[in-house]
Amino acid sequence: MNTTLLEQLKSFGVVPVVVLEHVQDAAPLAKALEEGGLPVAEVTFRTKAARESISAMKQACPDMLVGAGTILKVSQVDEAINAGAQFIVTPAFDAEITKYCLEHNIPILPGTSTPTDVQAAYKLGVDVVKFFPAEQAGGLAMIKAIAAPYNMMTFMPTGGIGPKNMKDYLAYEKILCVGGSWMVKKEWIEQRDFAKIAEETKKAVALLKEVR
Ligand SMILES: O=C(O)C(=O)C[C@H](O)[C@H](O)COP(=O)(O)O
Repeated sequence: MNTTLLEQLKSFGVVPVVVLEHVQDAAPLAKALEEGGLPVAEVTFRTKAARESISAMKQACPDMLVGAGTILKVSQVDEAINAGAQFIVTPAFDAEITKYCLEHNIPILPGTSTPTDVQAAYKLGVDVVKFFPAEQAGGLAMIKAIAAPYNMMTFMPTGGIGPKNMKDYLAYEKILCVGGSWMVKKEWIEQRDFAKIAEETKKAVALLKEVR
C-alpha cells in the first residue's frame, strides 16, 4: 500500500465503520467525525446510499480520508472509486477483488481471519489486511499468533472493538489501526444526534492518545 495512506491510517489509529441509510446524513456525519478529531471513515456498501454518501462526505469534508467497506464484487470497486473512495476494504479475502485493486493501483485492505487468508493475501503482494471479525475470530491473541510467521504483515482488526479493548490492540506494533462502529452507532445516526457522534469520537481520540 502507498506510504501516504499507510501513514494516514496509522496516525488516525481508529477507522470509524459507517452504515448510512440516508444520503442526507453523510455530510453532517463527516463533519461530526472531523470535529471529533477523526477525519476518516469506512463507508460500508451494505446500503443503497453508500455510493452517494461517499461523494457527499468528500464534498462536505474534502480533506477527510474516505474508504469503502463491505465490497463484495469487483463492480463495486469502480462504483466506490468513482464516488471518491480512497481505499477499498473487503470483509472476506477475495482474490479477484484484491487482484483487480492491485492491478489498478487502488489501495485495498482485504479481509482475513485465518493464516490461510493471510497467506493468500501475502501471495498477491498485500502487506496490510483487515482482520475480521476480530474479537470473534480470536482477537489479539490470534493476530499475534498469525503475525509470528507473517511478520511482514500489518493488521486492521475490526469487529467487536470498542473503548474496552482498543488500547490493547493499538499497543501491539503489528496493528496499523483498528476499525469500529462504536462512535457512529446506528441509533445516533437515526436520531441525527451528530453532537453525540462528535463527543464519542473525541472520547475515542482521547483513549488513542493514551497508547499512541
Ligand atoms: O461491513 C463490513 O464490511 C464489515 O467488515 C463489518 C464491520 O467492519 C463491522 O461490522 C464493524 O464491527 P463493529 O465495530 O463490531 O460493529
